Amino acid sequence: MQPILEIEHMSIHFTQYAKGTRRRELPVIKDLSLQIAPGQVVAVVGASGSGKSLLAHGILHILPRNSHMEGRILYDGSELTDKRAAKLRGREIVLVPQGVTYLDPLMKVGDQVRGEDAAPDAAQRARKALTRYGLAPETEELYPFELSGGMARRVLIATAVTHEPRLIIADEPTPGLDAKAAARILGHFRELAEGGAGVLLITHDLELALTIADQVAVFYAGQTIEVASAADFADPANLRHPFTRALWRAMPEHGFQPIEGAQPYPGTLAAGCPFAGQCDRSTPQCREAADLPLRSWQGGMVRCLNPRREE
Ligand SMILES: Nc1ncnc2c1ncn2[C@@H]1O[C@H](COP(=O)(O)OP(=O)(O)OP(=O)(O)O)[C@@H](O)[C@H]1O
Ligand code: NI
Repeated sequence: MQPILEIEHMSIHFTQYAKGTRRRELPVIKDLSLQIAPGQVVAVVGASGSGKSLLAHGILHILPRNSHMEGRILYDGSELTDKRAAKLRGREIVLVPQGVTYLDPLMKVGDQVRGEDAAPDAAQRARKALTRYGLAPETEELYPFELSGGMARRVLIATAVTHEPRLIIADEPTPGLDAKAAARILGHFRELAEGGAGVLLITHDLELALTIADQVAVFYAGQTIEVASAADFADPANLRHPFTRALWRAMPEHGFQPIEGAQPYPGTLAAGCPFAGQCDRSTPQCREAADLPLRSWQGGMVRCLNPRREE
């Protein structure tokens, strides 16, 4: 089947000016490839600062001005250019943004959810979307400052899904919601996928991701280090990268073992595998290896010199 979204070797860097005129390039995403088929939920899981939101903004072509993106993004088989992204954004391709500050503070909720939709049934559809997420019709008359955090989040999701999108990019869609509301929203993303949409679910929460994802792309320091099927997480022996196994062990149901050390900040990235400093399997070669490729390995993908099943 034709993927709805294909990302090939995406890299994103920021240009920063330090002390007067000294310029430096800060690489934040490196060689990222990812595919989503219609009907599929792909989760991107990674720690804070690993580049998840930038990936979302890169796909939508809404990156900040001081950034630069390389690589290719194909939507429905043809290149997603700036112009095409601008046309599809908010319609076929929607973002559920991470921050509720994306709501227009001067616009009533009803108008935000309707957007530029001029169809005769636009108001009715907006109301239906709000009701679906447990918001009363009166909410339409409120301004964003009158909403609680959880309500604002529901408004963002309602806004995104009112127009029958074909690709949904949800960036940490559930914080501030109780478990029941979060499950309902994820269930709805699943339904949209059953209806043929592609869903990219961005989250730091592996447990949450596994409740609806078909595939999980694990992010570390701006790179995909593993692509696994959700089913692989049933047994850590199926997982390919030491970081993915560490994430598995950090899940509450698997003993909550903390991952020692920290992910390197993009500005301090040295040569070698970025995870080498925290890896229980790293060798001197790992610290020197430059630009490890993401390669196929036992039914998934991995970026590691020494991927191995646990004995
Ligand atoms: N405008 C910017 N200028 C410079 N660096 C930036 C900018 N925006 C993000 N970064 C850097 O890019 C990296 C990735 O940021 P990003 O927001 O994508 O992380 P994330 O994975 O979404 O994190 P979180 O889980 O906290 O939302 C971070 O190290 C961040 O400091
Ligand atoms: Ni983010």
